[in-house]
Amino acid sequence: MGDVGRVPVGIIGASGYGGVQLVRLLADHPAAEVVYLGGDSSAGKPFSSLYPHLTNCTDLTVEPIDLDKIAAKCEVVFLSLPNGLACKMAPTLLEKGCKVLDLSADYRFENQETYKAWYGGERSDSSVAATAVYGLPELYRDRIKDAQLVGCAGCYVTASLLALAPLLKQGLIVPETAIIDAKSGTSGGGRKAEVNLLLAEAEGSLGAYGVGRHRHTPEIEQICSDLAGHDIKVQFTPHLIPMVRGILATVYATLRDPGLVREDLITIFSAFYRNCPWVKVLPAGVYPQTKWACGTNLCYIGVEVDPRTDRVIVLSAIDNLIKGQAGQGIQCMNLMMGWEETLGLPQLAFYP
Ligand SMILES: NC(=O)C1=CN([C@@H]2O[C@H](COP(=O)(O)OP(=O)(O)OC[C@H]3O[C@@H](n4cnc5c(N)ncnc54)[C@H](OP(=O)(O)O)[C@@H]3O)[C@@H](O)[C@H]2O)C=CC1
Ligand SMILES: CC(=O)N[C@@H](CCC(=O)OP(=O)(O)O)C(=O)O
Repeated sequence: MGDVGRVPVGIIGASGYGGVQLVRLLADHPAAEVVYLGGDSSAGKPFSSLYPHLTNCTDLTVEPIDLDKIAAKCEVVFLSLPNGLACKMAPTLLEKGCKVLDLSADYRFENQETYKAWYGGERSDSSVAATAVYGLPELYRDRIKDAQLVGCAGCYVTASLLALAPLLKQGLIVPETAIIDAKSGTSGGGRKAEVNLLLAEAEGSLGAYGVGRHRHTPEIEQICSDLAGHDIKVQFTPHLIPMVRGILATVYATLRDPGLVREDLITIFSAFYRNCPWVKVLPAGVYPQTKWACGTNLCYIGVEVDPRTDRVIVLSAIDNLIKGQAGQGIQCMNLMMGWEETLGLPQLAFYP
């Protein structure tokens, strides 16, 4: 068990980018204590041998996955694994009473057929999946509070949805006109070796991928449809940008009321996010930069209107590894545990 009063937490997939961010952030969390680290190829290694600069955060060794043991030790378990693994582990952990936060796509979809169509693989956990709550606190805070299983929102999806939500919820745009042009740093691809993520391949270059078919598209559409109240399709194009961390999503859509000016929309966005400590709506004429969010759980949003085209342009910047992944998970955990949503999460950027 953890310290008296501190909730014992486990992280499966501790060696990866999501896992290491969780270890680092939870070291400063006043109400949670990491008591278990799990993995596959890193099992048997002290975490400090994988990340020597985090020696002061934990003296734990990464262990092979033993779900009974994890459930006996931990009240909360984070799964930070490649897609298709959480769905094999979560049912046992939930049955044994753990609260589970999955950072992969396994528990993000309401319709399992959609998951299968985009991610493949056979699933035998449909009754468990039906209990999962979508982990984007700004939109589903009350449901997350009561959840035992949360499928945390994806990184591109978080940036895109926070830009679109006020517009869709209040019927301000023609939903089908929404176009999302998003750029991500290379850490979005995880820590595994991949040729396109090598410095020699990514540096000095900018390109799109997954054009017209990226698997974040159905996730964005699921939540946009929920907000709009009917099924809609959006256009989403991701790009790999030669930097390590950060996502900038630039979202375009046609306004229903061409009379709206940017000051109106900034007022509407500010009101929509007034109780959301991790969203900062910027003043008129200020547009976000990824480095402002880097190392923080913040999403910065800038809003503009082009009166020539009657389009609204919303820019949204996050750190993909924090608000897009580990920080979002901790924000959700805070809600599930009845703690302040801001507990243990960083607000100050690494840069400049
Ligand atoms: N990177 C990002 O920006 C974001 C990622 N995500 C999602 O979060 C999840 C984790 O991503 P990320 O941290 O980038 O991934 P990484 O590739 O960096 O890490 C993957 C982790 O999974 C572990 N793992 C792999 N196979 C197994 C297994 N069979 N049993 C136990 N552990 C296993 C690895 O452990 P070991 O080293 O021991 O083999 C490693 O710790 C993914 O689903 C990703 O889509 C979500 C939002 C943003
Ligand atoms: C640069 C890069 O490769 N990015 C990844 C981000 C995906 C990711 O990690 O997915 P989730 O947020 O859905 O978990 C990609 O495009 O697949």
